Amino acid sequence: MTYETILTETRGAVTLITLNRPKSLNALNSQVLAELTDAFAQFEADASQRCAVLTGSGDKAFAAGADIKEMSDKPPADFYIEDFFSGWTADIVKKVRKPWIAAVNGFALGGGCELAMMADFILAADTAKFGQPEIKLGVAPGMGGSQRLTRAVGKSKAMEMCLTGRMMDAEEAERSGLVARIVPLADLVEDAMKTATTIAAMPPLAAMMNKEMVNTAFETTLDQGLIAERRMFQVLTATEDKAEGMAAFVEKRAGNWKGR
Ligand SMILES: CCCCCCCCCCCCC/C=C/C(=O)SCCNC(=O)CCNC(=O)[C@H](O)C(C)(C)COP(=O)(O)OP(=O)(O)OC[C@H]1O[C@@H](n2cnc3c(N)ncnc32)[C@H](O)[C@@H]1OP(=O)(O)O
Repeated sequence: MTYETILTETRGAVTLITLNRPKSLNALNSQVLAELTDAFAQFEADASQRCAVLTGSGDKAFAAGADIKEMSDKPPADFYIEDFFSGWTADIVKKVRKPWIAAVNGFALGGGCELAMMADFILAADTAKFGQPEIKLGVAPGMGGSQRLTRAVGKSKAMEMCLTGRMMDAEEAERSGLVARIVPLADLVEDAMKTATTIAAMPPLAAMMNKEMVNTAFETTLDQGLIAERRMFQVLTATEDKAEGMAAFVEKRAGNWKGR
């Protein structure tokens, strides 16, 4: 599939998706949303693909936010009538059950930070900068920024960032728990692809369920999460991959996963 605003390629069981609007620092417009949604749907439907990486073209930006020029022209009522931005959560966060990584190669601002936070985890270039500067435009995050950032880094830091519009660099982002690891920019995509390849080699059912469980912790109470986790573990013990995984350990060999 060829797109205009994103690039896609597969390397073994890993899909690499690159936001590709370098002239506007990979700003997210309606076309990006449509093409990204389609690319993730293709990834989800392709049984040969087990993990994905999303990054930005160029060395300056992952995505510098929603496309301000497109937003400034849009009739206000249309945002509500069309329930604008709902597609991001419905089509990307909820429908993509396989693991995917955001490799943040530069500015991740506004919708760009929100998109990165939809990933299962973030690997940040040492040059990356994160922020929710929407207040400076007279608006606010609209794609989960105030919710996911607060859960990731805590109320005080999230509140300061949303109210001042300031950015935080990769060091602060890692220190605050927003990103899993910092990688030199030059090595970012290769590190992300290597990490994704490791995940792609894991039992696929267990990978999806581990993803679901960590997300459950992000979205519910401890008590409900512990029950859900216990049930998920019990379900996994009935799978062929559990039998294969434990046999492979005992026989000192690699597992041959069936995904069942
Ligand atoms: C109708 C909406 C359609 C959207 C559909 C999908 C939307 C998905 C996301 C929805 C999220 C919901 C709510 C979120 C809202 C936002 O994200 S609001 C935007 C938040 N981001 C910002 O405020 C950052 C804006 N950019 C900057 O502050 C600076 O560009 C920079 C990142 C600090 C870099 O500065 P500098 O190095 O000086 O480069 P510039 O010259 O400023 O930029 C280079 C060119 O890129 C263009 N550009 C940069 N950011 C955007 C942007 N967000 N939208 C559109 N274009 C952008 C910039 O205009 C330059 O282009 P030219 O002027 O043509 O050279």
